[in-house]
Amino acid sequence: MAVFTPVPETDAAPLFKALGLGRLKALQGIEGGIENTNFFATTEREGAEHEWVLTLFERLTHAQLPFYLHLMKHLAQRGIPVPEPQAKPEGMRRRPGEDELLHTLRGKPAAIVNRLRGKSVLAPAPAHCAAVGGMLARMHLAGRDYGRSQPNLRGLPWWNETVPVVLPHLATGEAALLQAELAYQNHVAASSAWAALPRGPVHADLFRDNVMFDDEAGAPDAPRLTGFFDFYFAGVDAWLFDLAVTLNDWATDLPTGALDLPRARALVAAYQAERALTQAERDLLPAMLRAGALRFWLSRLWDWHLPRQASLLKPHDPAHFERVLRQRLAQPLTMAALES
Ligand SMILES: Nc1ncnc2c1ncn2[C@@H]1O[C@H](COP(=O)(O)OP(=O)(O)OP(=O)(O)O)[C@@H](O)[C@H]1O
Ligand SMILES: N[C@@H](CCO)C(=O)O
Repeated sequence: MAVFTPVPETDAAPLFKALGLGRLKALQGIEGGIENTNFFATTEREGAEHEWVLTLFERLTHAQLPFYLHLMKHLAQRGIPVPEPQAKPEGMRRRPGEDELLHTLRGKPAAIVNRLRGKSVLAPAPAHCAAVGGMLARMHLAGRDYGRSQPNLRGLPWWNETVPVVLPHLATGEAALLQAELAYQNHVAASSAWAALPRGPVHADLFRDNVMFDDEAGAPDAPRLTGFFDFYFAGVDAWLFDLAVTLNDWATDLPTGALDLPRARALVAAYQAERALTQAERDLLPAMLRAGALRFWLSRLWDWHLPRQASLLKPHDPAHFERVLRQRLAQPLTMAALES
């Protein structure tokens, strides 16, 4: 379990009460996450039980967090199924720099959101990929009128900064690939096609474990997606980058890193049913699939070689995304292949 900051119930209960969420009955650390400290919480209000997720942010600051929290609220208000951050009531005292959706617990920035129903689907079928692709496009469109802006903090500037930090830990072949790919992505980012990509708030981490399905409620060929969550890598970036990150997880064969064409086709077709890709996006799909692989290879290398303290932390395997990158280089996925 990655509980970086333990929180006794006696510390959390006053916050739930102050937000009008009821009396705290249970608080349980959540296994699995590697970025933040998360707890499932149960409260009782007016005779009914309510389920929440309490997050303490370990790396993000009070200044960075309002972008994510207000984005979730904005999307929730437009019918996209995402957890909705709970606000302080009018008049509740705020610490300096605190936003109405952002709280402080054990000295850390904290948020409380509703717990989504359902489970993550870790072996998705094309029908799950279609549900994710369609909702991703709807989410991009719903974000167009979001008023706040913050760059993707794990974008190109972070890659340029972090590659030199991990290089001393790598074997020669890995180091050469990482440097070559970084050079290629800097070249792509200087192109007119890249400048023409439509942009907006993106999730940027929409992996299988950040989506919920209520499979029992849906028909086998129409699974019911109950939510996207973990928006704490979101930022304003190219919509195509988000689609590429999503494809690299949902439509990838995990043992080999190769793309699974039926799942990729289902995901992109459902995305395009909501929003057709522009010519620049169609042209840059192979490059953005490489960018998405580089992004997560690099963050995993960083977590692996420069780990932080946690009660019990299992860093993700960086070699998976090295394989994904090598596959995207060896077999670029073109729109022609997806639409044939
Ligand atoms: N709103 C929510 N509703 C239901 N379950 C949630 C919610 N938020 C988090 N969880 C559960 O908590 C687990 C860990 O959360 P999350 O993935 O956000 O961790 P993290 O450390 O912030 O991120 P990461 O996935 O980047 O490691 C999830 O896998 C999920 O089971
Ligand atoms: N989705 C990321 C973890 C951070 O959210 C990964 O698989 O490396």
